[in-house]
Amino acid sequence: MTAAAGLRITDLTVTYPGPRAGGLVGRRTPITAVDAVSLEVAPDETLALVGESGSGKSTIARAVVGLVAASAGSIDFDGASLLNLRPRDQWARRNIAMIFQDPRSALNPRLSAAASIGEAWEAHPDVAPEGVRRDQRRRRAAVVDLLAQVGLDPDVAGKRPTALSGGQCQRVSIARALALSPKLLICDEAVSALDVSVQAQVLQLLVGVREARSLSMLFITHDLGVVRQVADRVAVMRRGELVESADVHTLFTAPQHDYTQELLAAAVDLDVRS
Ligand SMILES: Nc1ncnc2c1ncn2[C@@H]1O[C@H](COP(=O)(O)OP(=O)(O)OP(=O)(O)O)[C@@H](O)[C@H]1O
Repeated sequence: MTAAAGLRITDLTVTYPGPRAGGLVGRRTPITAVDAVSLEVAPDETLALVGESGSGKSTIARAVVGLVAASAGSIDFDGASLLNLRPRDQWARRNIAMIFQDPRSALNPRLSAAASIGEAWEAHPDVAPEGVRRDQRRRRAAVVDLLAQVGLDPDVAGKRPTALSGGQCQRVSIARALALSPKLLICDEAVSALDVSVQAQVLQLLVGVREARSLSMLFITHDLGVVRQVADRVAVMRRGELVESADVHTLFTAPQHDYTQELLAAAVDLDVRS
């Protein structure tokens, strides 16, 4: 492992245009969603990103995968910058896969599970498993193998999202994310839209997959109970800023920042009430 391995975000700032003040012709008031945030996710490590709604967690994830532009700062993976990539250098991001909150809208409703999983192989033929683009038998075998890794039967391969449950759709999304053998998995509230009974199973799957493949994971959640189960370290966001980061045990037993203490107290209240 080199010092530069894993994900390194330095002084990242992301600004959205914001709404126009005074109708269609008014000036836009920019919203600084992420304000000079620095954090790292080491190889084989899970960092949980927590904080209230609107604190900038998803924006960080979106900046890492290139869905929003950084206004300032840097994002590096294994020592290579992920910012300002030319189209032909987008492959640098293939080491990073993201799993979204709502699996139904993340999957193309017109595509079967097999087609969704195989899409990445068309986009990145250089890293697709041997033969899957030309040999239908190999392609089918690779899809079935990925489905098995996420606990789904082979017959799911031919089904579209509408024929699958929310939990099954999320498992297909995870299989698709694994298709290019990424090194970093970003999970943005990946279990919070699922039925409570299914949440634990999908969480267990993510933890198992992470361990089996020695992946790094950036795990965005508002659920501190989930943090305890998955994370090695925790970073706490508030209003676009990072207020505290620590290993899980330290954060839960000796939170330093007032806001972290409030978050923990609120979570305890919820536990008591439920
Ligand atoms: N596309 C956008 N255009 C303008 N503002 C946005 C956009 N996306 C997010 N924001 C704003 O940026 C801020 C951070 O949002 P973000 O979704 O990153 O927070 P979050 O911590 O992930 O919240 P949540 O847990 O609710 O998803 C919020 O004020 C939000 O309203």
